[in-house]
Amino acid sequence: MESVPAVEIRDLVKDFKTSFRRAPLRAVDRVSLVIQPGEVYGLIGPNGSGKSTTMKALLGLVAPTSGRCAIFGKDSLKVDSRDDVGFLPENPYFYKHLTGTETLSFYGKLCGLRGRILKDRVAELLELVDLKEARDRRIAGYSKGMLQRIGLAQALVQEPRLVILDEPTAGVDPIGSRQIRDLILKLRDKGITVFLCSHLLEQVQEVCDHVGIIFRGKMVKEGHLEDLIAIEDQTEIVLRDASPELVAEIQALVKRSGRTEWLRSGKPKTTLERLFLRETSGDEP
Ligand SMILES: Nc1ncnc2c1ncn2[C@@H]1O[C@H](COP(=O)(O)OP(=O)(O)OP(=O)(O)O)[C@@H](O)[C@H]1O
Repeated sequence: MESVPAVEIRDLVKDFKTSFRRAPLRAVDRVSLVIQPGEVYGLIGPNGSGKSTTMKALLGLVAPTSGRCAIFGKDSLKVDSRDDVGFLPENPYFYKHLTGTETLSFYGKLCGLRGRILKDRVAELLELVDLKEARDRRIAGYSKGMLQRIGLAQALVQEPRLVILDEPTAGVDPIGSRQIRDLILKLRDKGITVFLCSHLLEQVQEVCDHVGIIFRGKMVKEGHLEDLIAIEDQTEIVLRDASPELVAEIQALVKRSGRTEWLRSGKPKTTLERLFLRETSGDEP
């Protein structure tokens, strides 16, 4: 039996009214994507390309102009679609006077947790995001990386099956970014579906199974990461302990075939960064 997708976005269009223009601004233009349970999906695109708006429509925070979004089969416009979702917004806001423990307890209570269960969950999350040592410090003194990690812990408080992360590493240094990357991998190991958008293409390449490139509101490329970065007309052969004689022999065989060109030995792959730049360098349609 086919499982219900964790995320299903069909022909999503979102127009914003602007007082400066007669025509509304089309922030998202017929975007469709499906994320299966347990996948890590990365939505990438330049500033203003519609990533956050897509995520907000999925969360029911903005109403689509047309099209539909669903989470585990439940329409995003219905409140119960959010039962299984944790969200880390691009600029999370926290009460600065609360400590890490108090912050997570606050969000835990909002999700209906109480007593021992709440205490254990807060301790477990502080451990997961590596903030155990800083648990009694006020949020006001947290670094950007620590704030993003407490934000991630907040998103996980109700044990969601889907986590939506809008720029989880924005403003975080490379070490902090790596910690967040490792956390995303831990979530994947636990079978949690992750939908993230990021500008850190290398990180997206490291953690995501599927990638979508959005440009001026349109999905311009979408698919399995390995397929997207493979070069169609080339074949990679990886040998272990090949002697120079063997390599020369293979090279001679290739030459004799007449039709095949020996390009080089190595890894003929493009990078997600190059793919991203190619797909987003077009002129106004
Ligand atoms: N509430 C709004 N009212 C009017 N226009 C909006 C609103 N929210 C977003 N937009 C516009 O919609 C377009 C897409 O914005 P969005 O925030 O979705 O892009 P993004 O890809 O997330 O960008 P960034 O990477 O900078 O966060 C932009 O042109 C933005 O100015």
